Amino acid sequence: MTHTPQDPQAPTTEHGDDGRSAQAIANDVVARVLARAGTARSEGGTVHTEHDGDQLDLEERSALRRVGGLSTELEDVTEVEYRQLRLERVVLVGMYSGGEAAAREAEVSLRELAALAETAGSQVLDGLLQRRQKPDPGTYLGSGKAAELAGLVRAVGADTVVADTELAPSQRRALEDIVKVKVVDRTALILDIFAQHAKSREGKAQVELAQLEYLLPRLRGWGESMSRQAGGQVGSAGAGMGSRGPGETKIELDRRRIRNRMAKLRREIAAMEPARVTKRLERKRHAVPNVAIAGYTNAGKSSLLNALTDAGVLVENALFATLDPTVRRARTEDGRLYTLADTVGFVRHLPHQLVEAFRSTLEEVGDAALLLHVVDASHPDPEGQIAAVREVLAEIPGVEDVPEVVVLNKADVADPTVVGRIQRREKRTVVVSAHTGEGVAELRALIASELPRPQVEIDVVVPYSRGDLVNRVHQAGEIDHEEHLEAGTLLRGRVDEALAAELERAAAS
Ligand SMILES: Nc1nc2c(ncn2[C@@H]2O[C@H](COP(=O)(O)OP(=O)(O)OP(=O)(O)O)[C@@H](O)[C@H]2O)c(=O)[nH]1
Ligand SMILES: [Mg+2]
Repeated sequence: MTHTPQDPQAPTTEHGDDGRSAQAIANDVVARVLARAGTARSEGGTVHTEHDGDQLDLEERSALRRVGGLSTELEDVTEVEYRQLRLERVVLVGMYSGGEAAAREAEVSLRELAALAETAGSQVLDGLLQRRQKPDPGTYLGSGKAAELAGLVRAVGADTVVADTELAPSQRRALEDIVKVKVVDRTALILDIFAQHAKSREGKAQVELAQLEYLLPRLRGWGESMSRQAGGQVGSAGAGMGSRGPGETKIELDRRRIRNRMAKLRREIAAMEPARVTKRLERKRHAVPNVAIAGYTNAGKSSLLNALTDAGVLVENALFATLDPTVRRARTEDGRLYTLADTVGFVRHLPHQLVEAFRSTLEEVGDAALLLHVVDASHPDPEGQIAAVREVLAEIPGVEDVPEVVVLNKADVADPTVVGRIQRREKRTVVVSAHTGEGVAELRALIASELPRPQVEIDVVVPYSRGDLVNRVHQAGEIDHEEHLEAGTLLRGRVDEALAAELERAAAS
């Protein structure tokens, strides 16, 4: 690793032999990052296919986009301030240590942060990367770079700095003191997007719980200006009240209220779970296998679900377009029923509070008969995205037993050599384009071959009073022969064990 003498912390990219100063190179890096700032989302907005349907959700979403944070049960200033991040004009800042590869990775990450910021509704003005062995424990950036950042913020008229990391509460405050505008981190930004996008009651409760969990240890910081004011008043009264001024008491009060609210949310979420579990058990009882679609955000999961089922699920060139899992029924070519479940997108450094909050939702992946891991093969770092997704999946019980197929999507715009590279690395892949339909038939066939086939041979006459059972054989079984006899419906074929037992019982009665 080469440190240039002019500025040991400049984000150089180690092509220093062309005689340019480290600063020039640093500026170049900033420029390059910005030139591609928006490209974590692909260029050119959102393109829809006929499978995407009317996209009513999308219409609704753009109509609603800039009205955020209206619902607040707590009338508390600290919380309101937190919920409405109101990021308008932002400067991004990131860090890396090491050489060219690390610099590239940090750039990709900063570009993704830009896309996240845009998704949250803000305008990205500039980006800064610092090369530094380790973040400064006090101020995240080194003091020199922090001062430079303050200058940049003033120069471009930004009102917020977003750091591409999770800042310690004290780091955030210290950096804020230097740059003189609001500083937020990647975690807060992702939480904010989730809060904007959650639609179902359960999703909203899960996100609020995650936000409060994030907020709790940071309360001091968020309420600081207020408690300082209050503290000042106490100081001028000079009552010698020690460190426990009204500001402190206020924070304790806020903390208690937040804890109470969190407990209430946990109870609500727990109360909502049985309905989902019942539905899942119902599907299980009816032996309808589930295919889970998972993958990095913006990989094209919803588009693929639409291509496979014409479901008309929201597709948007934005991160975290889908938060509420959608389950659709589909049939294999030979008529077997299965469900396809679209899940929330994953992202590098998905806040652990969110993984926790969405755990119950994610656990459905562990129950799936097949996992379609959708990858945007046109992304600059698909392998990094695959790794980030697997990191989260590894935390879900049962996932290791679910067969996984890597679906390389966006083949219409992907570099074939990249596609080939991933194909050689991964055990099972299918190359598709949800847009052109390429590979979709192959994917359908693969799903059909992967889904468990019913094993138990049946040869039964089902009484006409049990039309429901005949229906279930149609849904989940394979029928070789069906005939209407006087005593009932003759069925020969194969079903799963549970249904076979029920059929036997019905036939005997
Ligand atoms: N060129 C190309 N673009 C695609 C393809 N599939 C999806 N896209 C685009 O990629 C963007 C994201 O698609 P979505 O289906 O919303 O992605 P997602 O994985 O559901 O994203 P989240 O719900 O945000 O996690 C949209 O702009 C799609 O039009 C494809 O095969 N080719
Ligand atoms: Mg989606």
